[in-house]
Amino acid sequence: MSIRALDLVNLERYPIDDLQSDLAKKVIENCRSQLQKNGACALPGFLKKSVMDSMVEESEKLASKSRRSLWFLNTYTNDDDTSLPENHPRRRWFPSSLCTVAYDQIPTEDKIYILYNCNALTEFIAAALGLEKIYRFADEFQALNVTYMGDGDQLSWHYDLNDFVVTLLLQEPLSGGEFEYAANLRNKDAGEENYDDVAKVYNGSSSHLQIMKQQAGTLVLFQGINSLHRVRCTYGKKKRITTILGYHKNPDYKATNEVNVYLYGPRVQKILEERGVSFDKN
Ligand SMILES: O=C(O)CCC(=O)C(=O)O
Ligand SMILES: [Fe+2]
Repeated sequence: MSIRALDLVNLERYPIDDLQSDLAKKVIENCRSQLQKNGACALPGFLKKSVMDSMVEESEKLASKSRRSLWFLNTYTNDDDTSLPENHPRRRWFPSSLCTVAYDQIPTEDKIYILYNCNALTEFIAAALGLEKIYRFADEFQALNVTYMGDGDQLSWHYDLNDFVVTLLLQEPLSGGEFEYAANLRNKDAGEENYDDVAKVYNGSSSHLQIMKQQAGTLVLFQGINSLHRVRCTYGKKKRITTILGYHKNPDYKATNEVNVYLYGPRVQKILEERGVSFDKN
């Protein structure tokens, strides 16, 4: 039996198929005000409870195809600036590790694939973000990713490059793996980096820090350009499984080949080389 995207969503709570309904208007209004205040908005119970088990099962099946990444980065993902004092927040390095499955590896019959490709969901997310129109990424690898964080994995402090990120948590770990953030800690456009508070975030003393409560099935909209955030260390045998749904204001958004090889590794490099793309081997 083929499944429809709308069968996966808790429409009684989130009527994404009827954005003109009073409840949908209320939900959208609430998202916008949370985003304005916090740069973040969580929609708990977005997925129907009855579909969670099989979505987790599908994502666990996919995990064997995932690629493990290990990074040692600073918050600003740039090179070490030795002109700054050694203890400057730009010169603090943190490890990150997780496993990722790219969009081209996700079977079209998997529920997460079907959900991502649902126009009603795209329209709802645009409305919740207060945007006229958004599009699913045109990037064949980045559009939809499943990430797995097992015992000892974490995603260190960073700002996002995209205007917004949309995630859907499929499975909570036994312990840890919390999404922690400091809303609007900087103003990138104004060049105000607020390094004093960044240093406080690093040592856990910032009053801006919040932990987002997220149960499996929660959809999260997050504006991470100015809000410093991380996923705290995950513990235990049960993995934190999240999907990242890519949307953009531009209908043609694609990452460069180099970025995709950096993110997804030799498998993607081989695919691109077979199409005639060449990469500098220096
Ligand atoms: O896994 C998450 O909850 C958030 C991931 C994140 O911060 C990102 O993909 O930029
Ligand atoms: Fe992020």
